[in-house]
Amino acid sequence: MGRSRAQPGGSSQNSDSQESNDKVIDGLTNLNSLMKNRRRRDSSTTDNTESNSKKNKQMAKSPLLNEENMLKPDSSSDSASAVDAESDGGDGDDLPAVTLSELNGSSIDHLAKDDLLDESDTSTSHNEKEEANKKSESEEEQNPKSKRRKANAISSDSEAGSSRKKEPDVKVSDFEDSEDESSEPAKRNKRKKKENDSDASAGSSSDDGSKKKRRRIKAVDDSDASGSDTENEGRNKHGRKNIRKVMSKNQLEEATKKAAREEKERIARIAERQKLYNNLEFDESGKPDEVVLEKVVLDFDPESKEPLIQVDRGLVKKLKPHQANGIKFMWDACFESVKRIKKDRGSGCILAHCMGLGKTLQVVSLTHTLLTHSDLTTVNRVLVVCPLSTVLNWVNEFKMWLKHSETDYEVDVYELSRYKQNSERAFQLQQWLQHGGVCVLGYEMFRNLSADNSKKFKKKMLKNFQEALVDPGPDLVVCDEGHLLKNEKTSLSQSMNRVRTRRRIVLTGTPLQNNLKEYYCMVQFVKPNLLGKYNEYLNRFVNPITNGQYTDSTEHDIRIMKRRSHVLHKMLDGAVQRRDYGVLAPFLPPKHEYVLFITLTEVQIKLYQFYLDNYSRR
Ligand SMILES: Nc1ncnc2c1ncn2[C@@H]1O[C@H](COP(=O)(O)OP(=O)(O)OP(=O)(O)O)[C@@H](O)[C@H]1O
Repeated sequence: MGRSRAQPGGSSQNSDSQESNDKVIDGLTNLNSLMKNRRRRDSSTTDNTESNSKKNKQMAKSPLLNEENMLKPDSSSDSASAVDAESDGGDGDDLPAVTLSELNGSSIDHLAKDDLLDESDTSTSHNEKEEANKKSESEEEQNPKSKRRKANAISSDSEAGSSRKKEPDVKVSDFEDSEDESSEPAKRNKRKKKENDSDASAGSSSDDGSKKKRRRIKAVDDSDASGSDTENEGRNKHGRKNIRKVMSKNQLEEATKKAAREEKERIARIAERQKLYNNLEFDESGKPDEVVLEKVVLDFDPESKEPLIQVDRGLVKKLKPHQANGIKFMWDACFESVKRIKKDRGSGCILAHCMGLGKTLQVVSLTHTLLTHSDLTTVNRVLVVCPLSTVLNWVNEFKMWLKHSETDYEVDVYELSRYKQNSERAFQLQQWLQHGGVCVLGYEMFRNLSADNSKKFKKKMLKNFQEALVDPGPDLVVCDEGHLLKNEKTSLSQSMNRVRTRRRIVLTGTPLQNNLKEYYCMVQFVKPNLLGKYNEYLNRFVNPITNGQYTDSTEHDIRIMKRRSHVLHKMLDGAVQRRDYGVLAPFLPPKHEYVLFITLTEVQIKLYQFYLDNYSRR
């Protein structure tokens, strides 16, 4: 018996990737699952109510469960957001400040006492201390258990003291940890801590030094708060916060408003042109025999409707409809029209097509078109920056596709990684600067050569590199695997941002793969200020979208999250083009599954019988 399978379409994969992409780009989590989670949580809360009520009787002063929830939830990402925001110089208090303000008075008292333990110790008079010590000693004599607890408490206090000294900055997350100890405080925790300690670490007691103290306490509280570990994990990692109100348009920085206005106007202009010349968009869903691309016009004369700039016909024959649309999209985003090229510095875009959809061919075609019409486009130099491992692939793709071009024009492709000496590289770049063409560079090499303060190069060489790569630099820059530019603070992002041209294309097969914050850096590179300052972005998008995705998000949170996702999506419509494998479906043969039944041969029957007789379970 055998089974053969042909899986050309991989449609399920398509839908999966689409789904996950959608989830991320829109920030829209599956609401059903959210509701289910919440219901599960609610029911578990009610299940636990009885046992909790017993506990509550014993712990009259323990904080309300929902207050704990508000304090605990800082998942790593959230605390990261707070830290990021702080380091960004302002809105760091966005999320947690409000959370802390939700504390009740007793909790704050407790926090203050706990976290400023050293100070309160020093401020207490010696007599008072002695009195307190005596009192506790007599209590201990009466109650040996409490003595043990006290011993633990002392050791952990001193640990805490030392760790506090090592970390002078008191973070919000530290407060949250402390809040977990609130009210019925230390005693319960320390009791639990002791229990946990016994099975928590495989290391020796001396290994459990002051550094690990906070983590242990957190673990204690997790297990303490409700029934199952998984629930606790969920609750700790996910928890809504009382975030600040989304700022209104008027509150935004001038630069942000300007960028949004310009983008809106640009999109309106493109739509207007689209109406004038209908043949600009290609149907991506039609069958291959229906979809015959004859020409891909990027710009035309509005009066005569004659094409001004169009892709080489030889290349057009090779393009799939989504690729033709991708080329048009990149043109619109970076150049818009011949008329606009003279007026402004242009802008950039993100081509977020899934892996293997042929982004390289799209860039090759666009580059060829720009260079062959350089009198109109003013583009002479195109720089492709990519991971070192794909440099040769880029060079080969340029050679392979440009063979099909019908235009009598040779595009020079410069590839620097084959030159080992900086002097040779400088010479090649000088050639490229003067004669134009395409230069393909690895990210690392770009970063090294474009550094303006490098002491490795002589003055003249440094100037050469600066002129070729930064200012005036290329007329168009393409960043392959652009999700590598996910952090504005990395030296790579900083050096890429120094390139003078605003005509920047980011290629990525995995947009928004990680989180909204990484997305910011890519968008900032291609459309500076469109998302505003980082603090604005946090307030307007990251915080509300994140807040609507927790298990305890309210209806209101979810509503806001959806709205903000929609706004973000719309805002980036003209700057990001996404395509998944679905665009190739019409070009792939239909999927067939065959199941073939084959009888065993005589030898196989004997072997099988032998197996059954001797080895299978009787
Ligand atoms: N229109 C086309 N017709 C035939 N082959 C194509 C076409 N477009 C691209 N290809 C081929 O498909 C393969 C994948 O293309 P390419 O490497 O450009 O994808 P990609 O989107 O850049 O993927 P990645 O995200 O991995 O870089 C290449 O071998 C390329 O030559």
